[in-house]
Amino acid sequence: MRLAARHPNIKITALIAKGHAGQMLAQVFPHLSSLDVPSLVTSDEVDWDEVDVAFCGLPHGTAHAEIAKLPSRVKVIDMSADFRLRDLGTYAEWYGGDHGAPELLEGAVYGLTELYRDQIASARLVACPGCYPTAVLLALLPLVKDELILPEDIIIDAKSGVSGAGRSLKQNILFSEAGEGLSPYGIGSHRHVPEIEQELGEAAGQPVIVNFTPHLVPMTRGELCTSYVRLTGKTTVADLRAALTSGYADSPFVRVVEEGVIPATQHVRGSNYCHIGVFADRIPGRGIVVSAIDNLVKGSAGQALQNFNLMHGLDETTALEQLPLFP
Ligand SMILES: NC(=O)C1=CN([C@@H]2O[C@H](COP(=O)(O)OP(=O)(O)OC[C@H]3O[C@@H](n4cnc5c(N)ncnc54)[C@H](OP(=O)(O)O)[C@@H]3O)[C@@H](O)[C@H]2O)C=CC1
Ligand SMILES: CC(=O)N[C@@H](CCC(=O)OP(=O)(O)O)C(=O)O
Repeated sequence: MRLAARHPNIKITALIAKGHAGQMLAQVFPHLSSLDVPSLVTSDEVDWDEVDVAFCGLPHGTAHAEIAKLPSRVKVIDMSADFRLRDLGTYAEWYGGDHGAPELLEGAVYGLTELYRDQIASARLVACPGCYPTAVLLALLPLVKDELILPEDIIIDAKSGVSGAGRSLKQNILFSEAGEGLSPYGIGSHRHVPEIEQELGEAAGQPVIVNFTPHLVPMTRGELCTSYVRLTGKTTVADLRAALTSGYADSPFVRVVEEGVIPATQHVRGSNYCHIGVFADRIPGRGIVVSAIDNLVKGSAGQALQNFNLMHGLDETTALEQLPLFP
């Protein structure tokens, strides 16, 4: 809402909720009280004739059934995981249960903007990537595609702020439990692994297996992924940097930081930017790629808006021009 409110081509015609239905937006999110928008309603109360595009931010496993009910002329930008995995068996394995709208899966486009611009532009349903896959894939895809790193030897150490877990009550994100510690979770089994492997595998033209461990960090926003890679043949770290720089030459939100600069979540906070840094390891033949995003912007809502822009022939930076909030 914060981003969409400043978009010249977006008019909010309906706001759908579940537990908060019946309330005004300003009651649920007081920081948005200056916006003149309709009150929250349930999906049954919406006049869909008034809607051209639905941004869907439902929990995984509930989005597919809700999206299946929408009129087919309504374009959908989904931020859940329900349409990200192209293989139904993989979806069932990682998310449990059958998919509620397999008929829509085939036409869904994976919404990593920088990778699928053309397909997103003409899609009806865009499945925005998870926050970790966004940061990891932006850092590694050009390297895998150009065969600069070995696809079977990738170790990803990832860290996220607590807002990545959403706003509902969960014990592990209570202030007193998350506040002064750092802990891994989903070790060896996080549900973003198949998403990362799906897209890296496409780029490599062969199955890819990654080691991925996320950590919960006591900060509100931000995500940092440190990827340890093995270089192929005579590849150097300078080659990695060159591939990333040229690969993102036309991507306004992906910045390969200057040599010597260390990417940090506070350098992208509140913005749609992804910062990527490339470093040599003292172990010969290995490199380290660090990527930073704001999980709530490039990691979800910002990327959703970037995709909206592409789907409507607009400059992809529209309403996303704000610089990071630092410090
Ligand atoms: N947080 C993050 O960094 C990222 C989140 N995502 C994804 O975005 C989606 C939303 O995440 P987030 O905002 O963090 O999650 P929250 O848990 O904070 O919010 C989920 C929202 O969904 C609403 N909701 C739940 N069920 C229904 C329903 N049946 N009909 C209508 N509304 C419903 C709830 O409304 P109410 O409050 O009224 O009950 C709630 O506002 C998820 O799929 C998440 O995985 C993606 C990338 C990053
Ligand atoms: C800290 C935290 O809990 N993060 C979430 C990732 C949130 C996200 O961006 O991805 P999805 O859209 O797939 O939910 C998690 O690890 O499940």
